[in-house]
Amino acid sequence: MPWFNRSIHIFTETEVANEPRDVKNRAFPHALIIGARKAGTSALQDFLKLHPQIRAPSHEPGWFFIDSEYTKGLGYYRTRLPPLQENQISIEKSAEYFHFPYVPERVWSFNSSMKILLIVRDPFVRLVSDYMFLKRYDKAPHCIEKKYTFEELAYNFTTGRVNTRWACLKRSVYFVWFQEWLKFFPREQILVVDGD
Ligand SMILES: Nc1ncnc2c1ncn2[C@@H]1O[C@H](COP(=O)(O)OS(=O)(=O)O)[C@@H](OP(=O)(O)O)[C@H]1O
Repeated sequence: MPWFNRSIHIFTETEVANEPRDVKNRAFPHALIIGARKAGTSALQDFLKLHPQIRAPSHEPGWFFIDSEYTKGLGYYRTRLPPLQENQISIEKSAEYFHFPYVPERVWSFNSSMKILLIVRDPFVRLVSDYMFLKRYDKAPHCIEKKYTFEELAYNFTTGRVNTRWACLKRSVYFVWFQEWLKFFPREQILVVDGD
């Protein structure tokens, strides 16, 4: 994948174990909700947080395993996580993780025992949700979804076929991204939740 920076240092489990805990006892996550984007990841996290032994940040802690946050380091990540009591575990949800092919290796290197949760939804319904979100998302004023209709983006009028190059649509082709996670995590370590 040429579009990401391979020279970024990948944190190992030893480094993670040696990262000093702060006084508020913030612990790194034991489980990650990795996506799929617009498939119900927030609802899944909210349901899990109802359990008294599960803590999660109130907001996505900046997508730690994505380049821009990852380079800020482990200490930074810890400050974004909630404090834990003895009998609690923490989960983190970042709906984008699933769609970044370099993230599985970083997560595995960080904690090879990490429990992975993936929620999926009817791929077409997810795609429409993704499109509608980007259409009205203020922070991406130049995204193509603002400019074109759904049909113009989803359909290749030259070939008469579905436009498989549209990033939004690609995010609904779950098996492509899932294969990347299976390169690092055994299938039994990934819980796939039906979001429909
Ligand atoms: N149980 C439950 N409660 C609330 N919302 C639910 C639930 N199940 C699915 N959804 C739908 O999930 C869509 C948002 O998905 P995400 O939370 O993954 O979005 S995000 O990627 O984190 O932005 C969003 O979809 P759209 O309304 O179609 O946009 C939610 O309606």
